[in-house]
Amino acid sequence: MQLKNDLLLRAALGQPTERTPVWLMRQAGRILPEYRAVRERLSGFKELVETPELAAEVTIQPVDLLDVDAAIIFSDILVVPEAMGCTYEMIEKRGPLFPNTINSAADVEKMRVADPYEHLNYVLEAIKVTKRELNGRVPLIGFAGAPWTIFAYMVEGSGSKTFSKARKMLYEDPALSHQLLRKITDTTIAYLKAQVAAGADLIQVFDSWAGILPPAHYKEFSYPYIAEICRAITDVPVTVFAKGAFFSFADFAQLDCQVLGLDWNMNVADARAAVGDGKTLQGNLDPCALYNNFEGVKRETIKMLEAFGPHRHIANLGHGVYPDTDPEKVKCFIQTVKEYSHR
Ligand SMILES: Cc1c2[nH]c(c1CCC(=O)O)Cc1[nH]c(c(CCC(=O)O)c1C)Cc1[nH]c(c(CCC(=O)O)c1C)Cc1[nH]c(c(C)c1CCC(=O)O)C2
Repeated sequence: MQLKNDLLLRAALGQPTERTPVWLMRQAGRILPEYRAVRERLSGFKELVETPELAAEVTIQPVDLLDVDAAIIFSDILVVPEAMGCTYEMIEKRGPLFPNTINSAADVEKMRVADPYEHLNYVLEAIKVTKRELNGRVPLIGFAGAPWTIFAYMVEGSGSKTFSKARKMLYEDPALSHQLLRKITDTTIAYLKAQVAAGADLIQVFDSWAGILPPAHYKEFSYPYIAEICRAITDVPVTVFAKGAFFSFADFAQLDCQVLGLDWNMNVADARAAVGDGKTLQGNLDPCALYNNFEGVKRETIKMLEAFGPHRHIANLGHGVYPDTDPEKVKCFIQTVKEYSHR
């Protein structure tokens, strides 16, 4: 199927574009009243994630309502630990909770390398339904968490400011940590390949908890597994978004990926200098900039566009959009990118 709008893919590959493409991390979700309406009819978050027709519906909502240049499949990074045998609950207003965490060699032993067609088929179905319904309007982004971020949730058991239990395991038992990271990586590679086979046009890897590791641990326990994932995905562009990993940007230049995501703490010129011209950069407006008045949203968005320049940039926020953001401000961000970057 020929894409009618392929700006995202051309920008990812460093090809010329008429303007800068734009989408938002977490665009499918609570910012939209239309999402909350679907969600309220259901028993919970997981029912939405696990029902392909509904997941497809909320995936397409931001394309219809916000006019973004890409859709991202509605799912969660935590479907991977679940497929491996570590189930999660999504607690209303609090976030994820794993009733059974990974603490010992026996726990790691029990985790399986999941077959995506057996254990994650609902995501693959959601991708197929979404592709059919999008009918080529915009590319569809598939995703997974980076192995370190998934490890952090499996060991910690929930969100945390410090993830000190997960980080403690890296010191106490590095070999066991690598065993678990190995299983997560093997599961993730098979899962992402299956997403591409189902129709995903680009893959994004979220290392949301990159920034809590000391650089030496990042080099040992996160980077090599991300590098392996990048090498394994060959048919579509790959974006690596490692939040807080400014200390690793020189290494990221060596990754076999096309796009690097920047969070809002990153200086754009420094990132560009560290990675060179061979990669596209994505980001990085502070999500809080969207709490501004319309004038302020425009001003901050233009500043961001100026910082990146017109080539090899995909406009986005520096992390997911906050749930209480006014959708009209999100539209203002998107329209400003489209109008200002047009050439
Ligand atoms: C760390 C992480 C998670 N999930 C994800 C990450 C990586 C990105 C990041 O760093 O933000 C990724 C994710 N989660 C969700 C998407 C859907 C697609 C999209 O981006 O629009 C994506 C790409 C849906 C979701 N995932 C979740 C929601 C909210 C649940 C609801 O609808 O009630 C949505 C729409 C729940 C979730 N899922 C997770 C947490 C910590 C929470 C609770 C906090 C929160 O709500 O943001 C784990």
